[in-house]
Amino acid sequence: MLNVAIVGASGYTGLELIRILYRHPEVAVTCLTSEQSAGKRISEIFPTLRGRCDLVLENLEPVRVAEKADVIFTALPHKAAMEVVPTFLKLGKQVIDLSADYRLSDPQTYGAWYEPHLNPANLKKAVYGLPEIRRSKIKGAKLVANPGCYPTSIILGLAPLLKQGLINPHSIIADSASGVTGAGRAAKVDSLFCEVNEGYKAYGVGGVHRHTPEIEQELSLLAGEKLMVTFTPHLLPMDRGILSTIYAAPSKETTTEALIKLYDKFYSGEPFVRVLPQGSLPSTSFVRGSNFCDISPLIDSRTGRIIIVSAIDNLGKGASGQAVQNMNIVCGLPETMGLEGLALFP
Ligand SMILES: NC(=O)C1=CN([C@@H]2O[C@H](COP(=O)(O)OP(=O)(O)OC[C@H]3O[C@@H](n4cnc5c(N)ncnc54)[C@H](OP(=O)(O)O)[C@@H]3O)[C@@H](O)[C@H]2O)C=CC1
Ligand SMILES: CC(=O)N[C@@H](CCC(=O)OP(=O)(O)O)C(=O)O
Repeated sequence: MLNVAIVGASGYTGLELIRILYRHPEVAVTCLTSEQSAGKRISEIFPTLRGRCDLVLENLEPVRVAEKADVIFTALPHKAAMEVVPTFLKLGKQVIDLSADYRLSDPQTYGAWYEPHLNPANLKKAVYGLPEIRRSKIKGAKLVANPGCYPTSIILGLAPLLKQGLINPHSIIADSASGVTGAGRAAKVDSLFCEVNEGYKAYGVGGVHRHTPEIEQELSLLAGEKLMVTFTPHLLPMDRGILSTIYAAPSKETTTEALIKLYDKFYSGEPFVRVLPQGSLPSTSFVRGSNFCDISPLIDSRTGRIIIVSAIDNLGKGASGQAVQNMNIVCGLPETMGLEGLALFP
């Protein structure tokens, strides 16, 4: 049995981790932390947990947290994560970090898009935790940098094409739309009901969203050359889910049938990627509450462009589901343990 701590348990990804881990047969959740609600029961913050998980939230004291856990999920805002992760690692704990702090391998790039990195030494230890492209490295990792939600949907959507050199890597455009839980649970005007309800808007337009360097880092590795993407995030008036529509120019003529065949082969054996049959398209509603990424590649027969549509739950494959998948890999457990059936029984 693994003793697991969730640091930042009173946030949305924290709640989703609790929801998943309480069904996990090899996990005991032993410690939950919160900044503002320490001393309260988690079930006071999230009444859905009443009678299922009534642990008292603790202050984030890294040494005390580490005493109670073998594996620690850090579900904190960026910067707050890298303030505590070094202590967890020093104490020999396995860390799955859901924040952006260890995703960019180059501290200068992190500094340019976020702020100066506080812990560049541990960047070398971190493995980017997208199992479908990095499984063997994740196996031995002490620190897993769980990918961002938008990057997960875009990288999985493009990996087969870039690996096979089937698109011009400099032609990629990705439009992604997210539910509002993607912005976290902390109160902000932009997340208020009246600000988001019945509206649909783009934000971070013009290459300024902080997921851009993360997407470019991983796609460049897949392509074997440095590339840039045009990435535009959008906010959807719904609570959870991400749909990405991605466009690229093919490097040679192809068909929708051939693309589906390629994706089927690339993702064969992958438990959480579903390549949809021709004529079907992904929807956030089909992956809601699950760890699935649904993908449809196709050809726009008029322009010849390739279009890939992918859907995930931002709190599932985009965060906590993927984090548990990574924990399973790191700890030598069956990769799907605790994650199967989530969509059917949310
Ligand atoms: N939401 C999503 O869809 C995704 C989120 N992520 C990333 O995962 C991380 C967590 O996200 P999310 O759950 O949405 O965020 P929330 O804002 O919902 O929750 C953040 C949690 O961290 C705690 N916290 C905040 N600041 C501090 C601090 N300085 N010290 C200690 N604890 C602190 C909060 O406590 P309190 O409640 O008391 O304020 C809360 O428990 C973030 O880095 C986010 O970017 C990654 C992929 C998707
Ligand atoms: C809808 C929304 O606001 N989404 C967030 C990204 C989601 C996320 O949590 O990103 P990180 O894991 O990299 O922090 C945003 O655009 O900043």
